[in-house]
Amino acid sequence: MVITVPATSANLGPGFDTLGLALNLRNEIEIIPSEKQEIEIYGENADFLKKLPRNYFVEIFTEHYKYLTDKEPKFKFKFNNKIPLSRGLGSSSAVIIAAITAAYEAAQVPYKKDKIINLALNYEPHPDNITPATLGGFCVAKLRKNRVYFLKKFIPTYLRAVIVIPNRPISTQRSREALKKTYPLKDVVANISSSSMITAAFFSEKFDILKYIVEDKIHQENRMKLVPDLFKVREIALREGALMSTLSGSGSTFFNLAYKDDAYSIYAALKDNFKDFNVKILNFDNLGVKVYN
Ligand SMILES: Nc1ncnc2c1ncn2[C@@H]1O[C@H](COP(=O)(O)OP(=O)(O)OP(=O)(O)O)[C@@H](O)[C@H]1O
Ligand SMILES: N[C@@H](CCO)C(=O)O
Repeated sequence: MVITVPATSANLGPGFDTLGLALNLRNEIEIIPSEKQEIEIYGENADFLKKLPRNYFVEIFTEHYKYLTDKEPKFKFKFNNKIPLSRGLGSSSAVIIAAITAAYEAAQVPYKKDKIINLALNYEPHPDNITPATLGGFCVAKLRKNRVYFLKKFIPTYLRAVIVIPNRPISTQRSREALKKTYPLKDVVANISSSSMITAAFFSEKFDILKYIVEDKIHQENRMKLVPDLFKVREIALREGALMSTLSGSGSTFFNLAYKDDAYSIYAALKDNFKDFNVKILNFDNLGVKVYN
């Protein structure tokens, strides 16, 4: 069995813990029945992951597989990771969603994707990465009484993501702990109106308005100070025609939304100005976690 799961860009600026979308940059996990458990890891951060005392995917997979079958799992796991860790591209969410999905598939227990999302809450208490990682597309998700309510919209193929991945990690957990506990009413209203407009723009496919309305008063500026070059990334991307330019999740990646025809000039300007950052043009993903038997 092979499971693949997309990277995700959460928050989209003002949509803190609420808005997120999926990118066509996937981790792939092959799971083969085997008397002896084996783990092979290739791709992004492979050396770091191999040295960890436990593998997060195998840990979550085992927990759910044993619950569903009352048996010890006997599998070989082969990871081919394309999503970098601690760069705000939803690496840990991708692992959580893929591991729970794989456990249900291996146990041959029927499931719906919303069950996977709600089970994932036990590992990640905000729904803005786990929802698009499961469903794909642009997602708006609300957590209420420990249940996720969500809506998904297909992202049109005439859009592209131009992402800038600095060579500096930002831990989601640590950067969340650094956020202010209270905000002035005017800042709260700025975020509500901005994230509502982003949601409406994606659902109505009226993307031009994004150039004028995206602002965040809750988390971005503080997090961007950890990688000051990001202020210049945003300035250059918007100058070159990006529709919106926001921190991806908790960072350090910056997410730029563009029309397909504008993507290359934005990419070239960013590549030219940030030679030691990884700049990529990506399609969007509209499928989420996928299983191939
Ligand atoms: N592909 C993976 N395979 C195994 N374990 C992983 C993988 N990605 C993440 N993890 C585990 O999750 C931990 C947290 O990962 P990471 O720092 O990427 O999470 P994050 O900061 O929540 O997310 P993001 O990647 O969006 O910044 C890692 O230290 C590792 O233990
Ligand atoms: N909403 C989360 C997203 C993390 O990818 C945060 O900003 O901490």
